[in-house]
Amino acid sequence: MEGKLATKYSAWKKLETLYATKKSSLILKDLFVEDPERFSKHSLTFTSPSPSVEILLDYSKNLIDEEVLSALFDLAREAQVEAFRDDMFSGKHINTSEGRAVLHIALRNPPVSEGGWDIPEPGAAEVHAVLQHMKEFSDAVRSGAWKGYTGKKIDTVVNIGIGGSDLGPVMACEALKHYSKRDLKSYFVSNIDGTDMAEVLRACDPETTIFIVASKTFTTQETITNAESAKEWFLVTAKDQAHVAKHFVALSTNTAGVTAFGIDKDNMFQFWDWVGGRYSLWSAIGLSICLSIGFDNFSEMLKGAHEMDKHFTTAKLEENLPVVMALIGIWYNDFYGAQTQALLPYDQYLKKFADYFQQGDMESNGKSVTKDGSRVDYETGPIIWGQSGTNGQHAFYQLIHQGTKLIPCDFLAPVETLNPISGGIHHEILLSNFFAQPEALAFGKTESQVIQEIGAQSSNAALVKSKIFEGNKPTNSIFFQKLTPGTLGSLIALYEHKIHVQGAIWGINSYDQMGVELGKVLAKAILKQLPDESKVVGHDSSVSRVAIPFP
Ligand SMILES: O=P(O)(O)OC[C@H]1O[C@H](O)[C@@H](O)[C@@H](O)[C@@H]1O
Repeated sequence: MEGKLATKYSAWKKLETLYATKKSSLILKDLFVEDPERFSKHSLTFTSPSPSVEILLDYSKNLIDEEVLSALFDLAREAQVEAFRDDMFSGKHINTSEGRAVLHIALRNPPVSEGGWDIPEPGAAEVHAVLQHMKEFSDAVRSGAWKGYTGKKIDTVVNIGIGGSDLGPVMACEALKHYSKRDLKSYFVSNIDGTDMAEVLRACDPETTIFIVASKTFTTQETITNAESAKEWFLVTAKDQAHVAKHFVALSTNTAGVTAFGIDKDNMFQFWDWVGGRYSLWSAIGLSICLSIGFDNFSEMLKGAHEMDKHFTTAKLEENLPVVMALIGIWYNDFYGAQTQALLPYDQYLKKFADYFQQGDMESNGKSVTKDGSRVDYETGPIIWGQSGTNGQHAFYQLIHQGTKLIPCDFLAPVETLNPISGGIHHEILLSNFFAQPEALAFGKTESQVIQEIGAQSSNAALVKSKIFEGNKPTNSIFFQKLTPGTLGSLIALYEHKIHVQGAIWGINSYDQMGVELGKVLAKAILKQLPDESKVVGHDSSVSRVAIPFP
């Protein structure tokens, strides 16, 4: 129910009781012995024939039994997760604080004539026209038909954007590098730190570089400043303002802002206010992805996401991958008190996946009031972090295995590698680690196993203790056939919908981001004062003093 405190649901109370009474008996080692069918009961498969996608979600290594699961599904029903999902898909303005629809799903929706949903929101009908514009532009640049101001073909693309106008393209271009046009280099500049832009410009030739200025609002200080600097750098060589048209394009909802910047309306790719920044890689914001992998591959990514949308809207709760992942996440977040959630892809191409969902999840569900303004009396969004395997194993896994914190982990891996070098041995080793880690986390190593292993040294009691792995650490394993554009689309949509379901149960607005505003306003006020130290006034004593560090 919209805005209701989750603690008011009777299923929530039941879950509190289950946690209190069952915690000590939810031991993975025992649960697997007691039920030889545990894997088949607690795994789900998502398949799509076109594009071809197969994703297996193995959630058997979680601290759950049938009773806990059933209470979690009751919670989803009581919170009317299905109705809230349908509200999103039908264009209801579920982003209540901003009075907006939430329709990133419309960006990957095929035309109604091809079985797509009929979405009445203004702009939804233009989605395919913008996609066509993206196709024409990316085809022209990739084929060399689009020439720079001196007649040379383009060999470098620089995306200038931040947050949702950067992280999605960065992640997807990295994830789909295998499908990229290798002689078209992609760079991303996001940070206001001039180093970011300066280092990228060192690698660029003004005659052969295109700058994509990506900003939903076209008011973001970092992006506009970076774009102005790029234009200044370009004009040092190009001289004539008229040449800007061949080298700068904009992705935005703000036509007036774009034209004021000096970018022609014809070089603008439109999207709409019902596309949240962190859900915008499906929109014109994906232009850099499109340029890198080509429009057909970009379309496959959209189709893969649409297939997951269909699954989310049609599969019953118990068989619905995003719903299951969301509920299990709530079990740890709100009952076990887990603060974080690690995303651990055993696929180098997915090395930015956790960074991407740091914004996706934390900006969406990092809220502490419900939609009707009540302060929540439970935990909301988890802290998302992680990096690609096996690198993480040599960095932070120690803490996951033997530290004091409970860290639920999602392991992701492809069955097939795109790079079967050295006879496939790398992939075998990678996968052996992908399987070994959840096993080690779940079942650990007992004291008697340690004693047996270290023999004579076992008289050293402290050494024995230090080598014990308590186990019972929960994981999901997500195994997909191969990292294709379609599979990436499905995986991203899977996590998007997980976030949606959790936000619905917590009663919060997952689609605004008021928490990013205050710092921006204060920075602008300080910026005005900074050039003159005597004007740095009206702040706390540390800001006033530190703002002039070297008098
Ligand atoms: O695309 P824009 O408008 O430049 O916004 C960039 C980012 O700004 C803020 O940090 C937030 O609003 C993010 O959600 C957004 O992605």
